[in-house]
Amino acid sequence: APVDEDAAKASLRAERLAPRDLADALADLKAQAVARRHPDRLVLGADQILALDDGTTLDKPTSRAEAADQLRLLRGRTHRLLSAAVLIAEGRAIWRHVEEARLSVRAFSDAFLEDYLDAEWPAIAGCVGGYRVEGRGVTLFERIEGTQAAIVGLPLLPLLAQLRRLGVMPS
Ligand SMILES: Nc1nc2c(ncn2[C@H]2C[C@H](O)[C@@H](COP(=O)(O)OP(=O)(O)OP(=O)(O)O)O2)c(=O)[nH]1
Repeated sequence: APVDEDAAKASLRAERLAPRDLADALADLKAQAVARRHPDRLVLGADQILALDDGTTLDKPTSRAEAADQLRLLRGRTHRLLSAAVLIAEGRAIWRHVEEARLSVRAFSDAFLEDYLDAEWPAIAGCVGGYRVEGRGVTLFERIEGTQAAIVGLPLLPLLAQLRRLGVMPS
């Protein structure tokens, strides 16, 4: 989507939006930008926000060092992943949904973290929080509540139900 997401995030964060509202607003922003170019199409926008228990949010790590910092910040704590999706038809948002996953990170050792990053960087560069739960990332956690789809970035089951209601997918 042709949007400056960093600038949008900065201004939305300045409004002190709750993480789930931030994810929804960014998903909407991206979907609207694409829908303006394709007014006759059904457009799906998505975004995910990682929020810590104190409200701090993270972005995707841009270096191994940043991934290490993020994982040390998450260590021994529970954080939330808010995955938002917005559907737009004829310029109007016709459906939106935010799904939450809660992930409790183990108090892993520094040696574990270095071995993990030796194996997983840079593959985790596209993952906020520095993990791929579908791969070795699962070894970071002691408890996970929520669907794998919501962790990987989409409220997939509610979206599929909506696409069936719209007749876009077979029931
Ligand atoms: N494959 C995988 N991806 C993950 C996992 N945890 C988070 N992610 C990905 C899903 C999202 O694409 C991304 C969330 O960070 P961002 O909000 O910056 O990326 P997003 O794709 O939402 O939008 P953007 O790339 O900024 O347009 O991290 C995971 O465990 N596995």
